[in-house]
Amino acid sequence: MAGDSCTVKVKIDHVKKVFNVRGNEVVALNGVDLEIKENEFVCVVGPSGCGKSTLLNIIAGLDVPSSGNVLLDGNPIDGPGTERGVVFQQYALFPWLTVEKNIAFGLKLRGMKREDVQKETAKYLDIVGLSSFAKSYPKELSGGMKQRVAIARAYAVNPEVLLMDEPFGALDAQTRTQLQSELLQTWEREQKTCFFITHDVEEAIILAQRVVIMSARPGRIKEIVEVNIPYPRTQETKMSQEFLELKNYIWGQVYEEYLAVRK
Ligand SMILES: Nc1ncnc2c1ncn2[C@@H]1O[C@H](COP(=O)(O)OP(=O)(O)OP(=O)(O)O)[C@@H](O)[C@H]1O
Repeated sequence: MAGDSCTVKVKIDHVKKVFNVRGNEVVALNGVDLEIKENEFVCVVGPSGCGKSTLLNIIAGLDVPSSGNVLLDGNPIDGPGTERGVVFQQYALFPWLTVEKNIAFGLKLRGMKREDVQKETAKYLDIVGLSSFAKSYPKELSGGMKQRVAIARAYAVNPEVLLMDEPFGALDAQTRTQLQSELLQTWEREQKTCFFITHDVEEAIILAQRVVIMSARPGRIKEIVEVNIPYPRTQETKMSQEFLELKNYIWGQVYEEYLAVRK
């Protein structure tokens, strides 16, 4: 099954990140160590401002650590790369391009042949259930549909690592549940390493093999909780004793950090 590999895909080694904000130092991350295995699904939870997005941006190569290293397949990350796909909460689609052209964009950049671009675009439109909206523009879509396009676009370039920053945060509960299950199906089928940030503890447990709990700023890893609930996980999974116990435990840990921020 996906995520059972022992190979380390992403190694985060003593990462510290300090921002300079109008002459003041803000330590966003301090001493973060984490190994993410190949094809593993890891979710990250923690109070607002604990450095989750900063960590994701560093793995994406959109930001650099002040000290420490992040390695991908043993090599230092020195910028964005096609082996990493990023999905943000705000869909970040090109408003002037149709749905199919948004998905095709990255494929064309890679120099893929026209027929292959069309084939791959059609395949991912189908996976996210938007084939009949291929010619629509983003402004004509609902939030959930836009996020489906963003996911299809990230998948289409076939990245080895998917970095997702609260991708379903702005969606209604039903669409969120639907997209979670589509994401899990695609993850099981296509074998990718997933690093997924969420504020929703239920979402973290339904998706992840391990949930990383971060402490209040300066962000550190407070605890890593294994989720040994077999896949496929469904709505019924959320009623199981194991799920509820994990939910209570993780929620309590995050709440403790939330209180620490407010002190
Ligand atoms: N570009 C930046 N310049 C200055 N400070 C920044 C920058 N990006 C993040 N920070 C600061 O770093 C800290 C961590 O921010 P980050 O966005 O990583 O947290 P987060 O855990 O993702 O928060 P949230 O859950 O609210 O999205 C915050 O104090 C934030 O103000």
